Amino acid sequence: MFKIPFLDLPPLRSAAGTVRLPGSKSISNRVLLLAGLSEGRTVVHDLLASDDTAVMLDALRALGCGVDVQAGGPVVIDGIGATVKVAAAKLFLGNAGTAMRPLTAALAVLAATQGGSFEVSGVPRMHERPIGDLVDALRGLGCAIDDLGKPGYPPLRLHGPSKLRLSEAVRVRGDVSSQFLTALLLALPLVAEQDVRIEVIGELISKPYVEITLALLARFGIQVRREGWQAFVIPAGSRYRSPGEVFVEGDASSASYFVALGAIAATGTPIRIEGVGSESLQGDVRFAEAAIAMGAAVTTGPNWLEVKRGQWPLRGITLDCNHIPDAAMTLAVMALYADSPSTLTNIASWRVKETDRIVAMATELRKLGATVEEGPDWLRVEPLKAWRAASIHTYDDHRVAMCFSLAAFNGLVTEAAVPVRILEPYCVAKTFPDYFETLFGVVTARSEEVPVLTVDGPTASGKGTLAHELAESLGYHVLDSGALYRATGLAAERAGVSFDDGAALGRVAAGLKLRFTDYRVWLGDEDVTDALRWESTGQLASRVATVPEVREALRQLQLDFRRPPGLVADGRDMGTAIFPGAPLKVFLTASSLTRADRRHKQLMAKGISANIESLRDDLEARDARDKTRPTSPLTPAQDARLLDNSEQTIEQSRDLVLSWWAERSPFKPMA
Ligand SMILES: O=C(O)C1=C[C@@H](OP(=O)(O)O)[C@@H](O)[C@H](O)C1
Ligand SMILES: C=C(OP(=O)(O)O)C(=O)O
Repeated sequence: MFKIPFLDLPPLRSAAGTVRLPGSKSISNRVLLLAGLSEGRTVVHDLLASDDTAVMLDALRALGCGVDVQAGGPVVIDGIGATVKVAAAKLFLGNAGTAMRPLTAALAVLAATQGGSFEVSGVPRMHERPIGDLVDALRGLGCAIDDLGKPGYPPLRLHGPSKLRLSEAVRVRGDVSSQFLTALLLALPLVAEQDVRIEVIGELISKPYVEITLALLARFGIQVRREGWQAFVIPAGSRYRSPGEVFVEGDASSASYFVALGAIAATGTPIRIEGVGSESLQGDVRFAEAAIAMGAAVTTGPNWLEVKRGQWPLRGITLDCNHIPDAAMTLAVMALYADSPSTLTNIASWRVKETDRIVAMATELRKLGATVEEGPDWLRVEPLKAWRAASIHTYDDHRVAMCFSLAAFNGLVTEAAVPVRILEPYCVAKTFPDYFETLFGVVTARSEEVPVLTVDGPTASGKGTLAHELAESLGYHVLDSGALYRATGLAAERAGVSFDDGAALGRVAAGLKLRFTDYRVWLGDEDVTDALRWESTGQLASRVATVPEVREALRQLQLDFRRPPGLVADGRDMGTAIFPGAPLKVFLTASSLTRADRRHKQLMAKGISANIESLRDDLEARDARDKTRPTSPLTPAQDARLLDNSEQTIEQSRDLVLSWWAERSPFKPMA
C-alpha cells in the first residue's frame, strides 16, 4: 500500500495482463458475522484483508468469538452461537457500513433477549452516515437503543434486557440504504422463536445487496420466505448452522476499475480479471453490462472476465445505476472518454456513503477540466478533450481514489497528456489495500513520460539512503545501479559461468531478476542484500564491470526500471549516461572527513575496527580515480543540482530534494 500523502500517476498508455481480485467486502463481512453468530467453527478462505474486515474481526474478538487469522491461509472463526459471551463491549467500526449496520441490529436483539450493553462507533464520517431508519425499526421491535451523538447517527448504545414484540411485523425504510434491511435479516434469526416478519417501507434501493444477504443466510441454514421486495419472513426455529467452510469470491466492485481499464486501454491482449464472473453472487458484476453499453468488449466465464477495448472513443450512456451504486462511480470517469455525454441516474445513496459522492465526483471531475452537472440524485458528465493536471482530493473514499486513477489514460484522447495526482492514496485500504500496486502490474507508460530522479555521487556520500528515502516519499521504484554489477558477479559465479566468457556474462546480466524493496535487494526469491556487500562480491563486480556485453545488458536493465509510477535511480552515471533526460538530477557530495566518519561508524556497528584517517585517505584516492577514469568518469551532469550533505541530516537532504522536485511538478502545492 502507498502510505504517502500523494501518488503521482504519469500518463498511462495501455493495459494488458491478469488481475486477481481481493475478496468481496460485502461477502466477507457477512460471512464473518454469520460465522461469529453460528455455533462451532467456520473456515473462511480468500477473505478480504482490508480496513473494513479488520474492524469486523476486531469486533468478533471483542464479543468472544475465536478468531485465527493465518498468514496467507484461511481465517478460522469459532462462533458464539446465539449466546452473549461478553456482556459489555465498545466496538470501533471505522467507516464500514457492512459492520456498523448488521452489528447494531445483531447486538440490539441479543442485548434485548439476554442482557448486555454494547457501544458502536466509527470514524467521524461514520457518525454522519444515517442509521436512523434501522434504529427506528429496532426500537419498534422493542430494543433499547441510546443515541450517544446526534439522533439517527452512530455512535449508539444497545442495551437490555427488554421485551421484543416478535408477533408484530418489523417495519424498516428501504430507500436510504439497503444495509438496514440486510442488518435485520442477519439479526432476526437469533431470536426467531416464532415467524418474524420484516416489511419494507418505501422503494428498496441497492437490491442486489439484499440478494447477497439472502444467499449467504441460506448457506448458514436460514431459508427466508419472501414476498417480492416488500416483505421477508424468518421462519420460526431458524438457527444459524455453519457450513464448515466458505470460499469468498473476488470483489465485483473492485473489478469495475479493471473492466474500465480494459475498455479504455486494452487494445491488444485483454485484461483478465479473476475472482468474479457469470456465477458471481454480487450485483456489481452487472457493471460489465454498463461497460459493454459504453463500448467494452467483454467475455466471461464462471469466475473470470476478460475485457478489451471495443468501440473507441467510448459511447456516452444514460443509465439508472441503482442496482450498482458502488461500481457506477467508475462510469463517471469512463464518461470522460466517451463520444457524447453520460448521465447516471437514481444515485441518491451516493450522498450518504464514504463522502457525498455526487459532490466529490463533480468537484474532482471539474478539476480535470470536465463539464459536469449534478442533481439531487444524478450526475451528467461530458467527454473531455482539454485535460488539466489535477490533484484529486479523495475524501477518505477508496472509490474516489481508485476510479480517478483511470484519468491517467488521458493521453489516449489528447495530444497533451497530463499526469494525475491522487491525494491520500492509502484510503484504498478500506477495500483494496494493494489497488495501485495491482494497477501498476498491468499498465504501461511511455518510458520518457515516467518521471526519473537521479542521485549520483561518490562513495559513502549517502546516496543509497537518500534514494530510498525519496523513493519512499514519492511511492517510486528505486534502482541501486551499483548493486546490478555486484548481482551479476554473484549470479555468474553461482551459475559457474567463466569470467572470460563475455557473451555468457552478458546473458547472466540480461537475465537478472533483481528487485529493490524496503532497503532489501532480491535476486529472484532470495534476499541478497548482505551477500551483495561482501568484499568477495565487490571483487566479482569489478571483474564483470569491464565486460562490454555486461555493460550493455545492464544498461537495458537499468532503463527497464523506468516504470510507473516513477523511479529514483542511484549510482555514478545515472544523470550523465543512463537517464540524461531525467527532470531532476542530484549530485550528492559530502566532505571526505564526513564520509570517512560515516564509513567508520558503519564498520564499528558491524564490529569491524577501522581507522578514520586511513579511511579518509582511501576515499580521497578513490575519488581521484573515479573522476579521471576513461569510461563514465564520476562528474555531475551539467544540469545536476549539487547537494553537499556534510552538515545535514538525512531528513533535511530528503526534504530539500523533495522541494526541488515539487518546483518542477505541474501540480500546485497541497492546500
Ligand atoms: O450491503 C452491502 O454490502 C452494501 C450495500 C450498499 O449500500 P447501500 O444499500 O447503502 O446502497 C453498498 O453501497 C455498500 O458498499 C455495500
Ligand atoms: C458504500 C461503501 O461502503 P460501506 O460498506 O461502508 O457502505 C463502499 O464500499 O462503496
